[in-house]
Amino acid sequence: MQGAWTPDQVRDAERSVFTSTPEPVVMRRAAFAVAVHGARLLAETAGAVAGRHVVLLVGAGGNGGDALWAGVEFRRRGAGVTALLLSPDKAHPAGSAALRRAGGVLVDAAGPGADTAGVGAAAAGALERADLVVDGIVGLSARGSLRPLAAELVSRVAAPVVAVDLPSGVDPITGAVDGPAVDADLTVTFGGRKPGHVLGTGSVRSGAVVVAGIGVAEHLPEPDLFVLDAADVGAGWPVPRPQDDKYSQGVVGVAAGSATYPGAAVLATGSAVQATSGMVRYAGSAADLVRSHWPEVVATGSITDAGRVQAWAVGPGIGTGASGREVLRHALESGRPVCADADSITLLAEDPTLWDARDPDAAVVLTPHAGEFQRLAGEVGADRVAAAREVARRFDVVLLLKGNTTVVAAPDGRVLVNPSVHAWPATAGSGDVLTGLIGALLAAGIDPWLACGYAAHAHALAAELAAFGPEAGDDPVGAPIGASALLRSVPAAIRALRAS
Ligand SMILES: NC(=O)C1=CN([C@@H]2O[C@H](COP(=O)(O)OP(=O)(O)OC[C@H]3O[C@@H](n4cnc5c(N)ncnc54)[C@H](O)[C@@H]3O)[C@@H](O)[C@H]2O)[C@@H](O)CC1
Ligand SMILES: Nc1ncnc2c1ncn2[C@@H]1O[C@H](COP(=O)(O)OP(=O)(O)O)[C@@H](O)[C@H]1O
Ligand SMILES: [K+]
Repeated sequence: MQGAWTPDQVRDAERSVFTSTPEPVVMRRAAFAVAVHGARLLAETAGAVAGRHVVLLVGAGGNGGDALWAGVEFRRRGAGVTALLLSPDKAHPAGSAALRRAGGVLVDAAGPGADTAGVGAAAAGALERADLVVDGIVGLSARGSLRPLAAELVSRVAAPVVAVDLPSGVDPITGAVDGPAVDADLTVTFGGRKPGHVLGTGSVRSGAVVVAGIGVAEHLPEPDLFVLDAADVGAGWPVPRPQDDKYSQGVVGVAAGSATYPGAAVLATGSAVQATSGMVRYAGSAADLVRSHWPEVVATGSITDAGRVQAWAVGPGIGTGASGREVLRHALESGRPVCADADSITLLAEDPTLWDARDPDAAVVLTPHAGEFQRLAGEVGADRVAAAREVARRFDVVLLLKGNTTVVAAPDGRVLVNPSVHAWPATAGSGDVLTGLIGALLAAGIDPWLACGYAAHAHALAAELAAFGPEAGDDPVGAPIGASALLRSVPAAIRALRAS
């Protein structure tokens, strides 16, 4: 499990470092790492470093300072270096002087000979001839969308890019992109990942993220934002032990589907069947259809005679009327962990007295998409982590917020994010598959916060395998999948996770 730290946490750690190591030394370490990894990228893409042309985009702060010092390192390796200064009077003085001494060319990005977009002739020409661009416009202290000159330069970049710390234009805290932003092949960050690397579009804009040690990591606090590796998920996924039987591995109850939405029952039970190897019970009006698709499911018509379970997954397709309400109430009263999805969330939003049925000792997981979240607690807003964290605290639940990046907040404030690289899971019924996975993991006794993280990870991988697998051909963009195809890929996803 990897941590991610907010800019404030990083700045605090940097201040501690500076008590023993002078700031310029720390900056030189950061710049050296940028140059080492940037040179590797340049050698891969342009065949060599010496004789190639590196362009630095240099902002007014420490991020620009890193870029300038990285430019010095590129000069040492024989590359030509042109630094485009966005604010020439504020460019890092020591870095600027060092680059000049090393034979780099420093130009005012805005002139002379500015074109209609405000870009100087020398800057425009340098960008056209670039073999590699080092993005040092802005890092930890970025605020809002890029200013016009920065935005214009970024939109003209055609060469491979190494971003210093964060791709400029990506919000460091939310990962949101509002306007032009750097699309990095590689981001070299320092001490630890930032939320901007793992959330929203930021995870895609960062490219490959390299965390360089510059002495900061040792001073960072315990993180409260995490990303699971495939290996974490594989290692944590329940596997039957020799002494296990079908009951000891945990029985999950699925209450989903109705005469109007029978598919939700088939998808949610199917995914529970494939997630773990214990036993799946089903309760609801789609029992016959469930049996015909999944004969191993023990299905009954009513939740009141479903039998014993270790966790409930409740909600997809149960409707928001009186019968759905009673199903949810029964699950909440059971004293077992409950994954409440879809109609369950709407029911809780419409009638908060349903919370009274909850056994306070049993975990509740809510899995809203943005619309369901809004019913429950208002607009998600740009800061999805803060929104999920606040609602998890308020309702004392694990809250899984669906979307391209899945955010899982625990009531104690810990947050897991599952960055997604593609959007194929955005298909009707795919949420039902997720509900089944979470329910099965809860029944197996996995910590609810981790269960959500594991399930989101496996779900995204299953969608990827379905969209890019043999059935879909070799198309690099993938092919559309339905939730049934996603469901069929769940066992392969679990196998791949366990192998990693
Ligand atoms: N604090 C330190 O000593 C260290 C900092 N390091 C580097 O320094 C960076 C942080 O430096 P700073 O705190 O000076 O800040 P930044 O360099 O991230 O940004 C500050 C500058 O960017 C401008 N800016 C902010 N938002 C902008 C926008 N939307 N469009 C255009 N310009 C914008 C601001 O006006 C300000 O001049 C880190 O990201 C890292 O790259 C590293 O050298 C490691 C050590
Ligand atoms: N743009 C997207 N990129 C990646 N995953 C997405 C995207 N939009 C939705 N998802 C995922 O797809 C699933 C959709 O769930 P949900 O909205 O409940 O759909 P349904 O109710 O049709 O089953 C969730 O796991 C969600 O995180
Ligand atoms: K940057």
